[in-house]
Amino acid sequence: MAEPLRVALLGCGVVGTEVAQRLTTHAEAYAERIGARLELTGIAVRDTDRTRAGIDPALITDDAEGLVGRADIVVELMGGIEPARSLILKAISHGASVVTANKALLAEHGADLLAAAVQAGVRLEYEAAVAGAIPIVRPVGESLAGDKVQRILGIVNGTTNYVLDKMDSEGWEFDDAVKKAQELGYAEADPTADVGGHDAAAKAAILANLAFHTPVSLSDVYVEGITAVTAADVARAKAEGYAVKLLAICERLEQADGSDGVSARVYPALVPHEHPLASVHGAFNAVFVESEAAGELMFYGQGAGGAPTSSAVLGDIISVARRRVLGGRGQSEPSNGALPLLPIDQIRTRYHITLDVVDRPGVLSKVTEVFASHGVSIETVRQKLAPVDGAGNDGAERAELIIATHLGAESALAATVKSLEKLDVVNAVASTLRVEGLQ
Ligand SMILES: NC(=O)C1=CN([C@@H]2O[C@H](COP(=O)(O)OP(=O)(O)OC[C@H]3O[C@@H](n4cnc5c(N)ncnc54)[C@H](O)[C@@H]3O)[C@@H](O)[C@H]2O)C=CC1
Ligand SMILES: N[C@@H](CC=O)C(=O)O
Ligand code: NA
Repeated sequence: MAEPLRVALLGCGVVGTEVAQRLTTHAEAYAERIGARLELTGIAVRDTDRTRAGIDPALITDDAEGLVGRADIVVELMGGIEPARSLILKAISHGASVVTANKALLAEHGADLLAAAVQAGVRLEYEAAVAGAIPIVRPVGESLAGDKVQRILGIVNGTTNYVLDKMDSEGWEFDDAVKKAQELGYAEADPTADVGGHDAAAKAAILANLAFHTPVSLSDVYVEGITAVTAADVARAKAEGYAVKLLAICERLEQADGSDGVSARVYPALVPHEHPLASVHGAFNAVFVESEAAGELMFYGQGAGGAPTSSAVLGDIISVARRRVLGGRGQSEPSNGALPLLPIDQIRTRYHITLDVVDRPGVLSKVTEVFASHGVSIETVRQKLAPVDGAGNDGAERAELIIATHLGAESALAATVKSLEKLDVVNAVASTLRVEGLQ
């Protein structure tokens, strides 16, 4: 058996607690798998006075810097940008390998951190940063490295999937579902990162980097969250044969000159009930990958929560520990390709537009003229006489039009909605949702 490896844990919250407990309870098994014992030397936290069930109080410290300076492996589970970034850089400069679940940090500073790891000849692993327990970072980054990834459609945020699912299947209110997701340990310290789509956008940036070998950071990702999604949207979608899902989409797109570009984006979308992503319930995540040679692949599992996320973190710890015992090269070079990043208006998608309109002859033709003027082709139009607002309106003078478009340019679709908003016969554009996952 090789010399023990000193492990420093930064953070003892939802995920850190599970990691610390398993490092203790499974110590013998891990030692056999690695060929060296893992010695947990300390756990850095903000509040040292709190008692933590199942954690040896002697390990708790507020001296994160000191801990990092004496470690072979640093496990960063604090979250946030600083001091996580500086501590990871310090660990790397001391020759320690690093494991992190911090997608926000990786999406903003991943390139610098990976370059520092390459320089120092150490590993930086982050399987837990995308879709929690699901092995997806290694499959996309390594297993599919010889293939050509065309598209990734992912439900990569457990909180928002939980919220949308509860609204859909049990009629919960948005705020109640968010609160429950917080209690269950799915949400970020600030849940606006979840509901605003930024957590999913960070994961989209990480996946796009790996899939397209091109640097993509958080600011390159177009983001819409789920805060504008209403119970009426979810109910209407269900009646029309769709589930509303917050999707992270990474796509290789052909540009006008025939060369490839990359789009990374996050928005709530209608997914047809027949698509496998529509059956992903609760805080589960799923990542649907389409590539040239492999075809379609689906990765499914628990995307949030302490225990599931600890599985990915522990796998990374064992992987970097084995590497230290066996020797060998450190981090491989980060993405250095140069596919251009395409703005949202260059993608092609489908819209479902729900209009609250005046119910009188000639309205439909006025509405369809707007679509035609923007070169947008309509697939179906449904009209309901029921009132849109459900607030005592008898429906006599108002109707709801649900218009599904064919595939079209985002720029034309968005311009169509703007024109519809100005049309005198349109009381309101009640909802606009993109449709994804149709063949
Ligand atoms: N909770 C989840 O389901 C998942 C979380 N993650 C990521 O894992 C990381 C940790 O998440 P959670 O465990 O949920 O967070 P948490 O908020 O429950 O725990 C954070 C821990 O870090 C400590 N900490 C924070 N700032 C510190 C500082 N400046 N100095 C010392 N200690 C500090 C806190 O005292 C606490 O022990 C985050 O990057 C998060 O995005 C990733 C996948 C899933
Ligand atoms: N807040 C995140 C946690 C995992 O990454 C989520 O809800 O998915
Ligand atoms: Na993962």
